[in-house]
Amino acid sequence: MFEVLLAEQMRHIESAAVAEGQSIEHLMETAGEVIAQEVLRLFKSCSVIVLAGPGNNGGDGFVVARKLEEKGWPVIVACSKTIPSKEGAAFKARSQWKGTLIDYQDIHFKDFALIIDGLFGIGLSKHIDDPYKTVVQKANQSGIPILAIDIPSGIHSDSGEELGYAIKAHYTIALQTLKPCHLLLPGKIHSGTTIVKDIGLRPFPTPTLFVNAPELWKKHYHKPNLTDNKYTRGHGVIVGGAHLTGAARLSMLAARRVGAGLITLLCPPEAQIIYSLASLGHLTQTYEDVSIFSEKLNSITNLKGVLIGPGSPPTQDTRTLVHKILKLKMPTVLDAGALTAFAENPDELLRELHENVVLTPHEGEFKRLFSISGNKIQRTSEAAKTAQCTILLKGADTVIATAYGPVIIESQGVPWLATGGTGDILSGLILGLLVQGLKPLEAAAMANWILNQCAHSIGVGLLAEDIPLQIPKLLASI
Ligand SMILES: NC(=O)C1=CN([C@@H]2O[C@H](COP(=O)(O)OP(=O)(O)OC[C@H]3O[C@@H](n4cnc5c(N)ncnc54)[C@H](O)[C@@H]3O)[C@@H](O)[C@H]2O)[C@@H](O)CC1
Ligand SMILES: [K+]
Repeated sequence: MFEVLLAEQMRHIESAAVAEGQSIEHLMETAGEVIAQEVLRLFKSCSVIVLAGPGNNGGDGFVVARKLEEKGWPVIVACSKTIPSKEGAAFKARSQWKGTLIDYQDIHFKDFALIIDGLFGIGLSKHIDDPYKTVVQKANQSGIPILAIDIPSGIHSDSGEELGYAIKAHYTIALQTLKPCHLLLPGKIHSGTTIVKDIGLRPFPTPTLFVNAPELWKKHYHKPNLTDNKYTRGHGVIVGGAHLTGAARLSMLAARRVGAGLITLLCPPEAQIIYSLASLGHLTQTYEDVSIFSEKLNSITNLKGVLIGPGSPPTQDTRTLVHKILKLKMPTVLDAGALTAFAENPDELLRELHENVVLTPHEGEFKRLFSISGNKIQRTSEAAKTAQCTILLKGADTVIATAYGPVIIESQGVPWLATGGTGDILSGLILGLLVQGLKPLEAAAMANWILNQCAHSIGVGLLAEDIPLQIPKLLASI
């Protein structure tokens, strides 16, 4: 249930089912049945218009229409007169529809209380034009609830991009698995509430895309036990700048709350007082000059990971510190200023990254380091391969990718996380989990999940400072 499948992978499992003796007609009948069941669950009996398109998504629409009519619902189907061609499952589904059939242009949307969108599914590959464009526009403007079959029509299944015009659904019933478009913007918004319904296909044998969920990483996270002490829980260093000290202080709180045994703030001497007073249970160390930074870092007992970037200025000194940290080859989080410091010459950073590093750029920071085009999954994956590390590309549709393959997409997306300091909390959480022994991918995914869950429970009005106190009850729930 955590796999997210590309259109090609969906076709693969469909073909495998056919090779095992199932027919497309049977799969379509199942799809129509599960969607009709969801309509019955979500809505009271009402007049329905089904928009049926030229392919199998349209075929599903005809089956849903038949199932709802059998339950006594008033249903009309709208489709193009010329299609589908006189073969295949979609044609069969259409010929089994004995109710009213009209052309798109003859729809009076005000006569209906529910629109079922079966125009296009995973087969849409190019921008939609008329008659589909106009019917999509009118459906969106009607204000009537829309339930999309599999994906909202007009959205590209693999990228979530809008191909000209796209249905804005209230509900989307995803068949068998989620597709990237249910998670990536703008498809995520167009999907409304997405519900996944099994249609009896076997899982894809080698999935590479996953939706973020505790099942992906919780076996790597160990709650403290009686034999633990602060050293076995891991010691992390956060490099704090002389100014903008709030950022590293937020990271420190998050790293400690998520369970790091010890956190030391390593900072220039003039800022030590600020960091010392930030809370009571962390340590501070100073480095007078970048030339003695490595010495100071090496003197820290049982050091298990380093975070640099929150509040760091994008300067030569920051670049020097990053180089010194990367030489240690230890678990490292690079965020904010530690990324922007390399904007002029990204290669200087990229060639030194290694498998224990997590980068946490937002789109702007990402573009300063990588000139990669494509959808968010492609860009994050390619960047992770180029940099040979883990990359968490932030946003309402955060994507986390590794150099070795798996990609995790966040499903939650909490709007009120878009406020100052939440990124510092995230990088602190990742550090806190890395020093406890989680691998970069798992640490990044778990941290992002915690951040979103906390934000969700805090609600509108969230401040970054509110998040750390939410962490204990969340850890207890894992
Ligand atoms: N994969 C599976 O295992 C199953 C898929 N089913 C349904 O089948 C759908 C996929 O069906 P299809 O592959 O037939 O694809 P679609 O129904 O998404 O659409 C493809 C059809 O639209 C046409 N088309 C594509 N882009 C167009 C454009 N811009 N303007 C006009 N016409 C365009 C194509 O020529 C083709 O006729 C799924 O989304 C799902 O709803 C279900 O029937 C059950 C099983
Ligand atoms: K659809």
